[in-house]
Amino acid sequence: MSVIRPTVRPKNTILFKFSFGMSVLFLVMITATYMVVDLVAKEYLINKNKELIYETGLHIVADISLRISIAETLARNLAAVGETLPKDPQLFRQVIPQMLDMPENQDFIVGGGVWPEPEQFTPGVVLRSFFWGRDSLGKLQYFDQYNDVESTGYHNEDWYVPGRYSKPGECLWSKSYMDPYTLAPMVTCTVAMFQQQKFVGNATVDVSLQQLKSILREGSAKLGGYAYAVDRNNKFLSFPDEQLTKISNRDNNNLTQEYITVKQLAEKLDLFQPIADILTEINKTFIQSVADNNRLLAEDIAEQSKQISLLDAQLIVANMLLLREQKYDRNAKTISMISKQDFLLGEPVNVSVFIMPKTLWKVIVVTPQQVAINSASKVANLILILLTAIMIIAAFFGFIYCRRSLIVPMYKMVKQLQQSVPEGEHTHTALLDDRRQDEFGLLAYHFNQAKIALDRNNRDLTLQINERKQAEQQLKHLALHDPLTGLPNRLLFQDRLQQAIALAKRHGHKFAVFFMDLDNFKIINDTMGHEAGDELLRQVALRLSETGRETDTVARLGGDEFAFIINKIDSIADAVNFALRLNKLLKTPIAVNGNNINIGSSIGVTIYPDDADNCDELLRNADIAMYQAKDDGRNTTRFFTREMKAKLQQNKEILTDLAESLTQDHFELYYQPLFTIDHKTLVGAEALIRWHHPDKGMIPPDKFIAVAEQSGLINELGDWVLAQACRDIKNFVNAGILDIKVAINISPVQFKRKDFLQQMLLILAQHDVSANCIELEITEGAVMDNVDQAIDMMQALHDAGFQLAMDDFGTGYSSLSYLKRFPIQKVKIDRSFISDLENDDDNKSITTAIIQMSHSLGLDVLAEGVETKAQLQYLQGEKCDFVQGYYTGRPMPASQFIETFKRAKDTSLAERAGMVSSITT
Ligand SMILES: Nc1nc2c(ncn2[C@@H]2O[C@@H]3COP(=O)(O)O[C@H]4[C@@H](O)[C@H](n5cnc6c(=O)[nH]c(N)nc65)O[C@@H]4COP(=O)(O)O[C@H]3[C@H]2O)c(=O)[nH]1
Repeated sequence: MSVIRPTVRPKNTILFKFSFGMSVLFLVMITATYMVVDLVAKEYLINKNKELIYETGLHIVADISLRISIAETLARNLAAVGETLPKDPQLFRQVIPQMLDMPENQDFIVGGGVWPEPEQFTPGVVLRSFFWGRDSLGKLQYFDQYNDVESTGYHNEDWYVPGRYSKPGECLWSKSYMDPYTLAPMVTCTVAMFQQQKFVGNATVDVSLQQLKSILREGSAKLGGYAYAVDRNNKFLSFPDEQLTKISNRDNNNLTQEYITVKQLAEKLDLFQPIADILTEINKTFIQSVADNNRLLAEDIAEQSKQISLLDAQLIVANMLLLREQKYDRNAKTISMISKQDFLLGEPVNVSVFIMPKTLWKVIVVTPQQVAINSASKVANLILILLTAIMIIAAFFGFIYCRRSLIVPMYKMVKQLQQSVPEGEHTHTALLDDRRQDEFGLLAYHFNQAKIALDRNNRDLTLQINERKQAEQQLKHLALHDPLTGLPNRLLFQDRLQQAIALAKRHGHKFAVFFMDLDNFKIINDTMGHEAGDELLRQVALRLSETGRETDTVARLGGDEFAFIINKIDSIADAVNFALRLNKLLKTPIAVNGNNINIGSSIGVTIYPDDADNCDELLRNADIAMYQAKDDGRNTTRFFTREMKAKLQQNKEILTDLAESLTQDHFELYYQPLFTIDHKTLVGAEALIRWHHPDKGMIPPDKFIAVAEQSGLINELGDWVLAQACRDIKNFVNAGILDIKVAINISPVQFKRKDFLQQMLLILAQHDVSANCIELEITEGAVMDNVDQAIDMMQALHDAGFQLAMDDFGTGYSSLSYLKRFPIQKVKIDRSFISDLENDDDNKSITTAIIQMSHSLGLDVLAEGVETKAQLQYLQGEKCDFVQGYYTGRPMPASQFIETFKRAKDTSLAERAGMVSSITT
């Protein structure tokens, strides 16, 4: 069986599925990663950015606070100097500048000094301050202008007045202002001086805001935005675009610039309003925290300095209280908001406000939102790219690994299987290399085990199948062959016949069908036993099968019937030759159980297409021809002729007429007298049937008995004969013909009837005739089929009162052993032995032998067909008991028989014989 090796379609391969799965997994992972990074990481990064803003803001605040602390410390030190140093101006002028002039702080400590209360330093002198400020070169210069009698002095300055209300060590920070000398923005830290708990003036330190701007710029630069600061009053301390946040003042012909408040900027720029609102709100919160009793303090402060508004004063008080109560958070407070559009950057921004605890300054850090998002996106994209790269690399190595560890071993297995399993072969060995120490090794091991087990099963199965096939073949053989001889049986023969017809039709040739029946097989079978019969049949079959050609068919159709198909004969002569061969073949004796048996055969032959062109007809024709051979004396061959068929047809017609005649009473019984051998005493009469055919006239029994037997009509005919014989016997008796037995011919068909005896007795009873009046003539053929059964039947008949005679003795088996067993009383020698008795020594010998043999068995002997005196004399000489024949009396109608023999009582037998011979049938 050739099997097309299956191939795996590319899309069905594990490699494809794995790759596809990996790709899907890869896409899912990328998408998941993207979502995670976008949603979580981005959020995280934005928060981180906020933290960065916060830290940056704190850093700025811390940076500023450091400087503020330095300034505050310096201011406290100055206050301490003012409180403690002897009031020697020279001393003050030496110490103070030295304290202020610290090189590391000179960039932001731009001035400072001590400012006593009126007459506190020098009695009678109101204005007595010691103040140094840096010139354009950064050098500290002493400024005495505040002490000019014509000047407004310093005691009402906004940076001075709150000091009066502060406590020792407290540092108050002024709002921003423009230094009239340097024209730079600055703020002042004021620490009050006390002596014996009495306020005696302030010490101040001026801090330049110039540096604040750079601190804020540097601090915010890395965030991509900007930062600025406002003082306690929300007045700008710095701003990247100073043009926006400064106003110019003309003071003493000097053009000075000053920062504006957030409120003022918001008035100019709507976009700034939200930030201004927040800052204003913060201050409001501070102001609201000032208790009512302290509001008076604020009013006092506001009253004392025209530069301080009530609002300023309230904030100053709030600041003071926060410092005192230490309510403030040491760290900067933070407020964050988002502005949809920043007026400077022109895009959405995060605004973070840091409130400096000591000064209530606010540092505002503005960062573009996009920067945070961009940086988050950048990081997210980076993560994404990295992860993608990792996944691609992982997928690549996964693919390589999968290929190496799964696909390659798998294909190796497939290759091993392809190479090691030749189609249709069972190797009973392992197919796969199972030395691998992994699952493939395990799989290969179990596959091999399963394969070996499968092979074993296959082998068993193959054996079983072969056995079954053999059994099937045997069955088929049995179905189509004769078990005894091994020859084809009727079924196969018919099949072969069909084939022969088809072949002959196609090629236009002739063939012959032979039908052979062994002669006298039954006798051999019965006398020698069935086993011998079987052996004989086997031997015959063997001989027959060696006769024909290979293309010919010899079959046993049943019993002792054989048939041949002789394929392709060129002429009838071929068939004749074959028939001769067959006859010759069986002429050689066959050895069975040490006996050499001569068996003849009757053969019928028919030719295709001359005689028939179909299976049934051919067989029937051969059968007819065979019967013809049998009829013609057996051990001969007959070719089918149309006449045979016509005869058959005739027989059919006879049969039809017979049936009709039975109803029409067209039959009659003739009686032939039977005498003692001395021809003196009438001992019986043989009833011989006659058919008066309405059209054909008288038909002798030879013409219709056989047909009646073949059809089974003989039973009815036999019943009629007995019934008629009974009627005639009564007439015989009535006519005074007593003490004779009427002999009736019993056909083998009748004899084999199971109810034969009952039927006979019934008819006798119906006619009130005793069985003693009847002699039944039975032929050897009737009893030889089943001798034992026949003997039983004969015994029963004899017991019932019938006399039994063996008819036609000598023509059939003529076996002494049988005669001995048969419960018969008489043997009738067939007339064929009598007819030429005078001239034929053989017949003489046979006749003598039969007479002697029968006598030795205690049987009477009757000779049939005695036609001459010589024959009678011979028989008399041989002590034959009875005689029947034309010489002693021909068959005659019953009426004539009565007529003849009623008178015969008085006449001699010799006279009667002469009278009888004149009456012919
Ligand atoms: N040539 C010649 N023939 C003689 C002579 N003497 C007698 N025959 C004839 O020989 C036959 C004797 O009868 P079968 O051998 O039983 O032979 C009988 C018998 O076997 C059968 N048969 C006749 N009647 C019946 C019947 O009622 N039932 C049955 N089953 N068979 C019958 O038909 C056969 C022929 O009967 P038939 O034609 O009546 O022929 C008779 C008879 O006419 C003779 O000297 N010379």
